[in-house]
Amino acid sequence: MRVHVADHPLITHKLTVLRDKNTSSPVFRSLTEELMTLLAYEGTRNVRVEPVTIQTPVAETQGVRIGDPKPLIVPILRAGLGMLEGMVKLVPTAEVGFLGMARDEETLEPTTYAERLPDDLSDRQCFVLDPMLATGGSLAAAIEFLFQRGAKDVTAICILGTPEGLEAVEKAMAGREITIVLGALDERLNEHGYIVPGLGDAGDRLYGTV
Ligand SMILES: O=P(O)(O)OC[C@H]1O[C@H](OP(=O)(O)OP(=O)(O)O)[C@H](O)[C@@H]1O
Ligand SMILES: O=c1cc[nH]c(=O)[nH]1
Ligand SMILES: [Mg+2]
Repeated sequence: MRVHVADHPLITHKLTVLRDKNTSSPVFRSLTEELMTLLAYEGTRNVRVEPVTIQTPVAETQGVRIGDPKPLIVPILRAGLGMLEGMVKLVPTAEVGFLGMARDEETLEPTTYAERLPDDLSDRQCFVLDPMLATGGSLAAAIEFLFQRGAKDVTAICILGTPEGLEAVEKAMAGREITIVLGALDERLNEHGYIVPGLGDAGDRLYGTV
């Protein structure tokens, strides 16, 4: 499992405001989107491209373009939805699939309540978006879902992660290769399964406590 933790003052600056409990929901939403755009730069480092020849006003030259099959972006509802626009802005030709997952507050076990994904993911590059990698249960279940559909190339982009969560995901992957990009690796999980220092409940801060 490859793990990349972003190390950039602009990301740390935006994360600091995101973590602040006094940050309002509208600001939280726009910061989540901006952070996603910054993390997408690292997360798409290995996005598949194909060569293309174009004509500049001066000469013919070679470049690349994101071709087919299109990358598949998979936000994990709810909180991952807050990252979607930031990613789509950078990769506008990507397709978007959805996984709805909720963690039981007591057992911390995730359940999947919605799914809208292609049946065959064997030739797709998949980019899973979820701001929080806490116990790792939700991300591991989401990636397992993609593997069951044949995915072989999976990158997860998360805003915050924990050492415990990374370890759990690595164990669940059982040697299968994935990449995880994090905005920051936080200290630990608390006894309620929350990331410390973290930012609280990302879904609630984005969308309220429905
Ligand atoms: O690593 P884990 O311990 O599994 O926790 C992380 C999960 O918890 C949050 O979702 P939540 O279940 O709160 O759903 P929500 O996005 O609807 O708020 C978060 O967005 C992750 O999906
Ligand atoms: O700290 C946490 C842990 C799980 N989910 C969240 O939204 N926040
Ligand atoms: Mg939540």
